[in-house]
Amino acid sequence: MTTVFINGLGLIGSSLARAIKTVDPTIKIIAADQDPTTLKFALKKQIIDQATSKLTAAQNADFIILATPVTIIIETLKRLAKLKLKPGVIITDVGSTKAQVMAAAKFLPAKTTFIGGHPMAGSHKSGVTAGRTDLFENAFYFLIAPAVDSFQIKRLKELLRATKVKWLELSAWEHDYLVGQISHLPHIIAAALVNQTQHAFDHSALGMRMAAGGFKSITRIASADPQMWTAILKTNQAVVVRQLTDYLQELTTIKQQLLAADQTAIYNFFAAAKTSRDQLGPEKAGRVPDFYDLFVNIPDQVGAIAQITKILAQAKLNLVNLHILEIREEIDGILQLTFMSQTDQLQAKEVLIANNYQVIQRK
Ligand SMILES: NC(=O)c1ccc[n+]([C@@H]2O[C@H](COP(=O)([O-])OP(=O)(O)OC[C@H]3O[C@@H](n4cnc5c(N)ncnc54)[C@H](O)[C@@H]3O)[C@@H](O)[C@H]2O)c1
Ligand SMILES: O=C(O)C(=O)C[C@]1(C(=O)O)C=C[C@@H](O)C=C1
Repeated sequence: MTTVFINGLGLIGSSLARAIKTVDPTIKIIAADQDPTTLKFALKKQIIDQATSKLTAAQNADFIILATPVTIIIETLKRLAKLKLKPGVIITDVGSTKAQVMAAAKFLPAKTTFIGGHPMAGSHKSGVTAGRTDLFENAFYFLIAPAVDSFQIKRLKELLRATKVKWLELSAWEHDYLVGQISHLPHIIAAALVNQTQHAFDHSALGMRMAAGGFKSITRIASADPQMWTAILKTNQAVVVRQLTDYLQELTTIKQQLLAADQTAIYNFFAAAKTSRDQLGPEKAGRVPDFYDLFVNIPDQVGAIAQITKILAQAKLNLVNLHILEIREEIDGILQLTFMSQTDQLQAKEVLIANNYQVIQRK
């Protein structure tokens, strides 16, 4: 029997677990996570077969998948290096940066194989409840496997077959440069724009809430998990600093053109971007999975959130994510509820309105 050990069962770890069970339900999945409710949820939903708090449970595994924030992946590799692992075991990770991960993997015991991995798909939602089998469909899945036997690479691809990804091998440095520009820098830009907009509207009653499609499309990823992004930037610092410098130069240039009212230069700025962006084509690969949100006004009272989750549980509606937005003293807050399907979203809306809540649906 094949045994898979997963450390970190959030969005990515649990999506891989779901995909592995689709390929072969008899594969035994043991998972560790610092959050006990994550493990409880995964056991209940049969995403995994066994939960553990001990890394030593990895010792009997045929595959070890590391799916925590990238700084924790690096620490875990150092701890795995001190364990007696099963000969022939394949260890892989899903971290968003690769050079420091590959360096830490050099100390793993002999007779183990490390293949660095990074599915180039995901979401701004996090946690086990947001995981899904089809999260990676048609997306690129980067592998860093210098001098790894092709048979071992084939074994890993076979295990993750149900993800339906497009595999691409490259070096750790190529990888970090590539994703620095197309993923890490955009996350900084989105967060900076949201922060600057928030400051700009500090004294305005309207402001950001009035934003339409433009602001929302460029800033969706500013909702991503800050812990994950702090870890990513820590491990790709030098690359991203260079790319950020180039980006700032681009902004300085357009600012000067604006100041000079140089219509031709401004036109060329937008025209060049349009030509490049149009070549990206429809967002089939690496698309953003659909999630369905509701926004509920909640009073500033103890137990107000528990009341809502109780109503949803009684209606047997599963929440993917729950976020508290704008709770300020003596002012009603807004609760963002996220559902996996439109059916759940509409049922939740109905049941909450029936319970006298004000509900806004944005999709
Ligand atoms: N979210 C994305 O879009 C995306 C896409 C590709 C790769 N990644 C990478 O995948 C990894 C996981 O990201 P995610 O989106 O699944 O995040 P997540 O927050 O959904 O999941 C991380 C999980 O790790 C657990 N965890 C944190 N510290 C731990 C520790 N010390 N020991 C055990 N468990 C611990 C958390 O409880 C959580 O369940 C990160 O390295 C990230 O860079 C993320
Ligand atoms: O779609 C999103 O929300 C993502 O941010 C996914 C995204 C990205 O495209 O930047 C984020 C980090 C990962 O390492 C890979 C993919």
